[in-house]
This record gives sequence, C-alpha cells and structure tokens, in this order.
Amino acid sequence: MIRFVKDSFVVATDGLTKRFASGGGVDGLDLRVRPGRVYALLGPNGAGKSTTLKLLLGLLVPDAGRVLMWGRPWQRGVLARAGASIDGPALYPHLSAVRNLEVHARLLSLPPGRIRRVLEEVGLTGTGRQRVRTFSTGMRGRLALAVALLGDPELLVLDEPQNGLDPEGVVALRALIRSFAAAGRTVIVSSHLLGEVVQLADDVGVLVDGRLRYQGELAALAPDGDLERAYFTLTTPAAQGRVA
Ligand SMILES: Nc1ncnc2c1ncn2[C@@H]1O[C@H](COP(=O)(O)OP(=O)(O)OP(=O)(O)O)[C@@H](O)[C@H]1O
Repeated sequence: MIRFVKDSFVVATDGLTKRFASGGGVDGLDLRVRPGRVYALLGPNGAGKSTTLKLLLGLLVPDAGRVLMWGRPWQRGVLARAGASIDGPALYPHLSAVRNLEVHARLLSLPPGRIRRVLEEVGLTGTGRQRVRTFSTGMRGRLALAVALLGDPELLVLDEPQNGLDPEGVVALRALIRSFAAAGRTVIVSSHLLGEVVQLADDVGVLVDGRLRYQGELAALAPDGDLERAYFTLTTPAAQGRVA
C-alpha cells in the first residue's frame, strides 16, 4: 500500500479556514502534529487557538480546508481516540467528581475501574462526596482533565489546561503530559504560559490573527531557550512571517 506522507501525522490540516461574522477566525492553517509529541499552540488573545482546537474536534465546521486525523479525513469516529478539555470543564455541579466521571464512563461504555485510575492521575482522590460546585477552579481543571483521560485516548487536546492550577498542579500536569507523550501518544495544548511551554512542548505553532506565523520544533524557534523573545519577534506587528 502506498503511504502518503500525511499518514505520519496524527493531525494534519490543509487550508483549514473558519471565519466568524465578528471578523475573527482562522485562515488557511496547514497544521502538522506528529505522534508522540507535545504540540503547543501559542498566540495572543483572539488569535484563533480555541477555534483551531474546536475545528479539530468537530465542535466547529470549517468554511474551507480539511482535517486529517491519523491519515484519514475527519469523521466522528476519530473522537473515540481523542480526549479533550475545551472551554473549561463541562461538569455537573451538583454531583461529586466520581459521579461526574461515572456519567462520562457510562456514555463511553467504559469499565468503572478507569475512574479510580484517572482520579489518581489528576490528584483528585479523596474528594469523596464533595460536590463539584464547591470545587476551586484548579480542582475543576483537574476533573476536566480526568474526563479527557477517561477513554484512554491516543490524542489529548487541552485548551489552556494550566488555568487555575496551583504550582503543584502545574508540575503534576507537566509530568502527566510528558509521560503521555513518552508513551507514544500525542498532546495538543494551547497556552499563554511561555515558561511552561518551554518545559512542556516539543513542537509549537504560533498563531497571529488566525494565521500560522511559525510551526516547527520549539528548539528551532528558541534555540537559546528564550521563547519569550522568539514569541514577541513573531507576534509584534513588524514581525516577518516564517513557517517551517
Ligand atoms: N462563536 C464565535 N462567534 C463569533 N466570533 C467568535 C466565535 N468564537 C471565536 N470568535 C472570535 O474569533 C477570534 C478567535 O477566537 P479564539 O477564541 O479562537 O481565540 P484564542 O486564541 O483562543 O483566544 P484566547 O487566548 O483569548 O483564548 C476572536 O476574535 C473571537 O472573538
């Protein structure tokens, strides 16, 4: 069988475009996300990061272009292989963490044993009967991550997962994401925390005004580790475009 080059990407998009009446959106994205890598999507507020992640997950329909996942055109079935946390956690506030996970496990027809495992992974064991409406922002973030991990996905898509986490949570999340990738799985994560991205990411895509200004290895963008300087060089209006 002839294997096209795009088969080697977990996610590849061709000319992916979504324009909102508001003027925002994304334009002509050719994303390339490789297996076993942590791909960080960066960019100023409103650059199109969440829009991009939603397009990958079928939460938005593109105006133009296409999404390939695992080398095949996007279809709903790919969602069984992906876990995601977008736009904050969709949780039942009157239920405990365990009950929330039970609802999702039932929807996904998963064995209940997974629940204890993911609660451990995100550091939420011991919350007992505590209702989610009493959870802090960080605890909700941890639970959203648990929901994303529940189906034992091959791809994790996380929109600003560090939001609200305490330093212990940030470090634990970093370890979890790195070990996920070390196991050959793939993570796409949007973030504003450049210091964290330096420790987390293998590859980065920098979006400015809905367009990819850079895509490639983090080490190539910031060989000296100064991602902040490289980032501002790309995102300031006078910056020259460059796509690897
Ligand atoms: N459903 C929508 N309807 C209209 N405009 C939208 C919609 N969703 C996003 N936009 C606009 O598209 C642009 C990109 O938004 P998006 O949320 O993707 O940016 P972002 O990079 O994730 O920003 P942030 O860093 O603030 O989270 C913004 O101008 C936003 O106002």
